[in-house]
Amino acid sequence: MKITKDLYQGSLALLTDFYQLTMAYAYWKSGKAEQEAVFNLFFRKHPFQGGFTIAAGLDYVVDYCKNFKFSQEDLSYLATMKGKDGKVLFETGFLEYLKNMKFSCDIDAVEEGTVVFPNTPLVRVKGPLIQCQLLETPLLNIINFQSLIATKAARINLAAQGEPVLEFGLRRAQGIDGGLAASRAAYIGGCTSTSNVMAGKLFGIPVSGTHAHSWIMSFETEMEAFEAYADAFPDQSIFLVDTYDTVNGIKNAIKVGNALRSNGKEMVGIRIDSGDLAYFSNVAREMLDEAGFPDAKIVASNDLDENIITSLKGQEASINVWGVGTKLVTAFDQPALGGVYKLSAIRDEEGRWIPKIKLSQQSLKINIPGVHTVKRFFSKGKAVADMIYLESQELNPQAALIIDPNDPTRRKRMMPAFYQEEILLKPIFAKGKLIYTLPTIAQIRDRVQDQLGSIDKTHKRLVNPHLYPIGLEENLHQLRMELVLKAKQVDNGNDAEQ
Ligand SMILES: Nc1ncnc2c1ncn2[C@@H]1O[C@H](COP(=O)(O)OP(=O)(O)OP(=O)(O)O)[C@@H](O)[C@H]1O
Ligand SMILES: O=P(O)(O)OC[C@H]1O[C@H](OP(=O)(O)OP(=O)(O)O)[C@H](O)[C@@H]1O
Ligand SMILES: O=C(O)c1cccnc1
Repeated sequence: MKITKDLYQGSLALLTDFYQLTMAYAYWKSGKAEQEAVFNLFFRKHPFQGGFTIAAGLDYVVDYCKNFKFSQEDLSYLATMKGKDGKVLFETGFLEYLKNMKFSCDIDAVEEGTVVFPNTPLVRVKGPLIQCQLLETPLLNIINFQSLIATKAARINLAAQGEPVLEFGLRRAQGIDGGLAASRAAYIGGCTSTSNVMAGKLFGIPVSGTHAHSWIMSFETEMEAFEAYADAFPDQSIFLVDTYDTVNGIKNAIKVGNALRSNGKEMVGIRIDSGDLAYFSNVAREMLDEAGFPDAKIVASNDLDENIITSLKGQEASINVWGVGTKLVTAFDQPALGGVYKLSAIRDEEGRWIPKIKLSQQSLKINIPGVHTVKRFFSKGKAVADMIYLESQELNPQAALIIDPNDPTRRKRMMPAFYQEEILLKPIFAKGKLIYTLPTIAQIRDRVQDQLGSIDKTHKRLVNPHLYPIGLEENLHQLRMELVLKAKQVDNGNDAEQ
């Protein structure tokens, strides 16, 4: 495998779970491939025990769907697959069907950078059952990871209280695309720049960095190393001061800073990468101020995350720039967002939508049936609640009642006259045609900040946040309850017969 040349071979159609393909074959074989269905992508719990999630990855989803096509190489590979009996697994008629398959779904999705809450659809796919099914794994792969990292980045940036956060994660990221997607999502979530040069090139993210201990160690003395760096980058020098002795390193940085100044240049600052970051940043601040460098930045790095940054802020550390790698790009304390993709309705032969329910021992896991969408209510510009409702439902214009899907005793009456509303699911594809203008990455990043500004600060608290109200419109709640009870009766009946 030559990763530089052979990795994707121009097609991602096989980047899926095997069972999607066996189901696709069986849908085709049983004549159900073209039956219309609706699937929803949602998650059940915020990551990091937080109070909000940032939706990210839609740009990748759009690209994936636009290019949703099995290549000749993909089909040739599928043709070699054998069943337990040693016979070919997929008939040639099916491979021919895949070859001619054209993406034709409707996709509605929340825009990238939107603040989202549990159980509300982030992406809704409506179209031929076989296509909806085949999209499950790639859509989850894309949205789960980028939303997770964008959320982590937003938390880290909230902790940094507006100070720049530089993303340094590539070396510890989850592989090659993990690293690229993480840099993209980290920037969306609020980071100022990435150290990942390829992400800079591919996504138009600002790239920045300092230098490593190896630079210092390659010289006889730290002083020589600083001087040589200043010579190479007289306008962009940030000196890493902790290779040998941090206080001495700060003294050397000041000396080189003075030399730069005598040439009409200014050092940008220093970086501290070990030891007590509160203590050394305060020592550095005092020394830099005394030496006449009050504007020199103090960059800190070393296994930082939102909790350590919050602690350092509490200790009044004099850090103005935060370099964050491993714990950001790996979402260290929660390495996956548990997004799921569930069938919620299927069209019968008469063209009626039949809502579908999946029972679970855990009521938390019972899905929301029907062709539904989600509306956000705002009061004085602040988001106050999200309502999931059946798209075909006539809503009571006076007052809509929303009911928590996990606890029906939690209810809230929305008086639309007093609120502004926004339907969060936006049309992205109609019958396979892209009808949405993709925003730039900078617009998505700005959107995250606007969105975070639209929710109450109690939901943004990093620890024990206040729960944002989301609920099912009462008719949808009713439908769900009826379907659950009906499905349970069927189950009981079956049990009784056994
Ligand atoms: N004042 C502080 N308050 C809270 N956490 C801190 C403080 N100073 C440093 N830390 C964090 O404590 C951890 C220290 O880790 P570690 O013991 O590996 O660092 P170190 O030994 O100083 O440096 P290294 O081993 O990387 O050279 C890091 O996660 C760092 O961000
Ligand atoms: O700590 P992170 O948040 O991942 O940030 C990136 C780290 O990468 C570099 O360290 P390096 O790879 O040289 O290893 P180190 O941890 O031993 O310093 C840098 O000096 C940071 O400490
Ligand atoms: O530019 C830096 O300082 C940097 C880049 C990657 C990892 N650690 C630090």
